[in-house]
Amino acid sequence: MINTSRILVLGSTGQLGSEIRYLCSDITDNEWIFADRSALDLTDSSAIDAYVAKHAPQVIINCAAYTAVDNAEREADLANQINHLAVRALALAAKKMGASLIHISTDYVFDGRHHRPYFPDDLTEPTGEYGKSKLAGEQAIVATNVRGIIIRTSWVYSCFGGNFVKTMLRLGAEKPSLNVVADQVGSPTWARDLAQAIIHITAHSEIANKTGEIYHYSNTGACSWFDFAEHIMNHRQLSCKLSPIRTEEYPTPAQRPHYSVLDCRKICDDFDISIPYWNHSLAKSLVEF
Ligand SMILES: NC(=O)C1=CN([C@@H]2O[C@H](COP(=O)(O)OP(=O)(O)OC[C@H]3O[C@@H](n4cnc5c(N)ncnc54)[C@H](OP(=O)(O)O)[C@@H]3O)[C@@H](O)[C@H]2O)C=CC1
Ligand SMILES: Cc1cn([C@H]2C[C@H](O)[C@@H](COP(=O)(O)OP(=O)(O)O[C@H]3O[C@@H](C)C(=O)[C@@H](O)[C@H]3O)O2)c(=O)[nH]c1=O
Repeated sequence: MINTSRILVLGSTGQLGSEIRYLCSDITDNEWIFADRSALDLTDSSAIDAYVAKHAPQVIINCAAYTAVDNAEREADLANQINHLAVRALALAAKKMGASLIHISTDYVFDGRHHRPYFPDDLTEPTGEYGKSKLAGEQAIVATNVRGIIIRTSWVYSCFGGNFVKTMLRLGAEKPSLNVVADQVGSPTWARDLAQAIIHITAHSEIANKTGEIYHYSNTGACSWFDFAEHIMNHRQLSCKLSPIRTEEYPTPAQRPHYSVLDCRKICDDFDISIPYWNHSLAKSLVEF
């Protein structure tokens, strides 16, 4: 283990950024800088270099992103600015300062045609603008050769921010019945678990040996959005009747992968991490919603 002293977290008001802030309030041996949009607006790439130089962090954790999957279809330029161009500027700034960059990406870089979990080096083929912009961000990091890693995750939820769990709890309390897509399969991930893993990685000596390496982190196990919704309702004993439907029956602007389960063994092996099962984490998390 190494001692990291100054850690800059971007996207501090989002789900993951908020969970990191929540967890690290106890960790006093590091200096944490939490940047929100008012401190650094990522639509202004030229501000990034100066901000990073001013704070001179040893580690940067980039939790900021454009995450509105459907809106990205009509705001592709904005998604590209935040998820790609700003990430390139951030990687260059980190490299200049000798900082390690821990960047978060998504299962939506895959097209979902697989029938087995995706490895980090599997072929990427995003089906929507959000996934394309996130992939471009990954590629920009790799091209700069900055120290650090990219962690792809999936189906993230938390009591902080908006997510599928909150939507289901709201609709489940309001409506007698609901249709939910049953032919898209992935792994729900409690942002608290991922935040814990990231904090662990910032202090792990291996981080200093990596440049642009890609890892996967999701809670273990897999389910469809319909299964996920059913478990959310059951944990909360909501009586809303759920019906499984096919993707075509729930038309959305963005096409989502039918299967995006991630193989997470590499992050467990390289950083001595064990990952909780998705439904155990869901049960734990729901106490806070
Ligand atoms: N949510 C999910 O299901 C998944 C997320 N991911 C990835 O994980 C990471 C964290 O996601 P999550 O915490 O859920 O995301 P959220 O949408 O909860 O948070 C995104 C954060 O980015 C910030 N942000 C957006 N635009 C700008 C901008 N122009 N300038 C500065 N900050 C900005 C937001 O600020 P503000 O509050 O001001 O809008 C917010 O703090 C992202 O990289 C995402 O792509 C990967 C897989 C699944
Ligand atoms: C609200 C609702 C959604 N759905 C479907 C639509 C969609 O196929 C699926 C999930 O919908 P959402 O829009 O909540 O989730 P979505 O925005 O697609 O979530 C994604 O976010 C980005 C940021 C990621 O990186 C991904 O890993 C993933 O978590 O559920 C229903 O079938 N019934 C419903 O009532």
